[in-house]
Amino acid sequence: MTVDPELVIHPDADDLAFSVAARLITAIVDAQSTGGVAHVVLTGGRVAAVVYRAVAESPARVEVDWQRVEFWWGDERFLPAGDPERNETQARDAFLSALDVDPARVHPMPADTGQGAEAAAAAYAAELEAAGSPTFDVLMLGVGPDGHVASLFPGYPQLGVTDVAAVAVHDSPKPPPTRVSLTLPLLDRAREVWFVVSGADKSEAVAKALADGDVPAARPKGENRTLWLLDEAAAQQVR
Ligand SMILES: O=C1O[C@H](COP(=O)(O)O)[C@@H](O)[C@H](O)[C@H]1O
Repeated sequence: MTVDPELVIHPDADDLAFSVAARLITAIVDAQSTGGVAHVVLTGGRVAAVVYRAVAESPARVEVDWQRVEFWWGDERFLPAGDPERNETQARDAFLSALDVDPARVHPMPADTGQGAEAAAAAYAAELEAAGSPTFDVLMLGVGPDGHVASLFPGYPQLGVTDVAAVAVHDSPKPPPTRVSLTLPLLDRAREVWFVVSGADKSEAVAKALADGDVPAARPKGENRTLWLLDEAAAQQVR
C-alpha cells in the first residue's frame, strides 16, 4: 500500500526538530512493541543534527530499548572515518554515543580507506543483504535546495539504478564530491518515509516534490505512510 503524502508544518526549525524527535521515539517504541527489532534509516544535514540531539535529551528516550534498534544510513559523504563531515560522525556525536545502542546494530556506510566508493557501496549492499534485506520501520530524508534526497542528485544516473541497493556517486554538486547512496528501491523499502526539511532555501524543492515534479524528492514513498515534516519557511511555497 502506498498512500498520499501527509504534510505537517511546524512554526520553526526547533519545533520541527523536537516534534520529529518525539515521533521517532514513539515510532521505535511501536516497532518494538511486538518484541522485535526496529530498523531506522538516518539522514545527514543541518536539521538532522538538531533532531538527534533532541532525541538524546528527551526524557522519553528511556521508553526505547536502544539495544533493539538497527541503525542504517540513507547516504554518506565518502570521507575517512571520524571526519566531521561524515553523516555517521554527526549522528554518533549528536545521539548514538549518548544512548545505550548495540554497536553491532549500528551500520554506517564504509569510510574512505582507499578502497573506492564503488567497493564501499557494494559492501553496504552486502551488509543489508546479510541482515536479511530488512524493511525499514522509519526512513528519514533531508532534501537539498536542488531537490536531492540521500545522495541522489537531479539528472544524475544513480537515480535510474534499480538493480543494486547502494551506489557510488562522483562529482556531487554538493561537497564532498564522492558519496555513497541507497538507491530509490531501497528508499521505498520503508513502512514510513519521513522528509524532514527546514529553511526557505528548500521551499521551491519541497513545493515541486509535493506537486510530483521532476525532482528526486518526489520519488520515495513509504509503504504505509509518507510524511513531509516541515517548518513554515520550507512550506512557504506549498500553500
Ligand atoms: O549532503 C547531504 O545533504 C542533505 C540535505 O542536507 P541539509 O544540510 O541541506 O539539510 C542530506 O539529506 C544528506 O543526507 C546529506 O548527505
